[in-house]
Amino acid sequence: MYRKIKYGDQYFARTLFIRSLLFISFSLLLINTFMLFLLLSMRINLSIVMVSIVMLIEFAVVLSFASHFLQRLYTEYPKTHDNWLSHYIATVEVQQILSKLVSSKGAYETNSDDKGEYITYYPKIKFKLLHATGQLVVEEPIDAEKSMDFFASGQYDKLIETSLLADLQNTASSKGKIVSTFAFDPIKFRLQLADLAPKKGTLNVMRGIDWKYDKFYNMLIAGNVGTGKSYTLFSILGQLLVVTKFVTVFDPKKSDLASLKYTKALEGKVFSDNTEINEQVHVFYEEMMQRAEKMENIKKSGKLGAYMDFNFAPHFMFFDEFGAWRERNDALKFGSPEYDGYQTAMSNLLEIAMLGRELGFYIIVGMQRPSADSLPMAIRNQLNFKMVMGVPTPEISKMLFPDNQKDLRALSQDLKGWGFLQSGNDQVRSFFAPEMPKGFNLHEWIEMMNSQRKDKK
Ligand SMILES: Nc1ncnc2c1ncn2[C@@H]1O[C@H](COP(=O)(O)OP(=O)(O)OP(=O)(O)O)[C@@H](O)[C@H]1O
Repeated sequence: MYRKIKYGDQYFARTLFIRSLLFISFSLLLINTFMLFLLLSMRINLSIVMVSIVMLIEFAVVLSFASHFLQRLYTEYPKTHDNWLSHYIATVEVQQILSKLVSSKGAYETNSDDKGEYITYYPKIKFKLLHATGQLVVEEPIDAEKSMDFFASGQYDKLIETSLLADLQNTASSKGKIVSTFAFDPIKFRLQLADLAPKKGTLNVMRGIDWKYDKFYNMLIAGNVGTGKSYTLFSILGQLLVVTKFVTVFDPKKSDLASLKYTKALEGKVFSDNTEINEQVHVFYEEMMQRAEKMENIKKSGKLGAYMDFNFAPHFMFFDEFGAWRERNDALKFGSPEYDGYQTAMSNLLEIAMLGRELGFYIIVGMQRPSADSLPMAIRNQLNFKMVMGVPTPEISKMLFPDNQKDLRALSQDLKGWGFLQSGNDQVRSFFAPEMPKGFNLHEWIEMMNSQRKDKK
């Protein structure tokens, strides 16, 4: 059910708070008066001064406890509970903020006469909170009034995103109104490992957010130690194995990914040694060039299409700790065979990043800090699905999301595995990576996902 927003709603939470305190005071007064009459009727001798002092102390104690309790209830309860009361308080809060945003930006009309100022027009906004899905739906008027631009230009939606820490998911226009849907509670969109259902062309990140690798080719995932980068990478890797057997993993730091060479699914496809990585980048590149040739031959007959139209499978290069690999290679002796191998690998990588899309050869780069000296701009510009785990520093935010206007704030203090992402030029959105259950075993999971692939050869 939609609720309407009024001018007075901007004080709604405060009014409720004051009313609750008034109700408590009034109840106290009634109880005390009743008690007083009871005692008097029992003919107990009481001094008026004593009774007044006791009543005053009682009032002060109960009111200070009550205001503290109510304060906590309004600020903390909806965050940690999921029941009708928390939903009610959250609705009150949203109602207040939606109204405040209109008032503070002056998106209403007033007039004045000798009695003072009065409102002549207040926009007819309606909203509903869908607690089950964690969404907020707001109906905004496009009614030819002066404030219409405020809604039509998306300014109101932007303010909602900032003030409610919500993500705009979609906007639909119909006659006289815009209906915007926001995700206001990203944890509700979190997937469990068992929910992941990758398909050709689509890997899942969160409910409503997929990595469509054929469209937003090449991925970058950045994040500091301990923010959940590795776990997020695992969730992507497992899904890749459901759609293709052509996955090559590089882990120059020999962390958890390196141990995957002991799995059947990735036997002979995981590399940590510097020279091996450089050689394998070249192998990947050569395979891409062979496909380019095959596709050119097919296209000679006038056929059109991309790699999947000719039944080719996608190939993925999964490159974690890219920065560490570059640092190690940059320290090599200039002109040595190893250094030449590195130079070849770098130029191959650039070509893969640029040409791979049509041919179905993709790169997934994981690194802590994607600065220009760790990741050349020419490659970074070809990474179309960008994720950062945790709150990025302003510097990293500028590198990854140069056009972003949104305030990127922490999604949780206790939970790990959340961050921000951008698909192509879409809006930057907050997300929770798929949740790994307690006792998660990487090898077992990778084998299980691999066994789900149709062609297991
Ligand atoms: N998606 C998730 N599901 C469940 N727990 C998670 C998730 N992501 C992170 N965690 C928790 O946070 C911890 C750190 O995550 P992770 O190892 O992925 O961080 P990292 O950024 O890769 O750091 P490091 O470089 O030290 O590995 C994990 O051990 C795990 O307990």
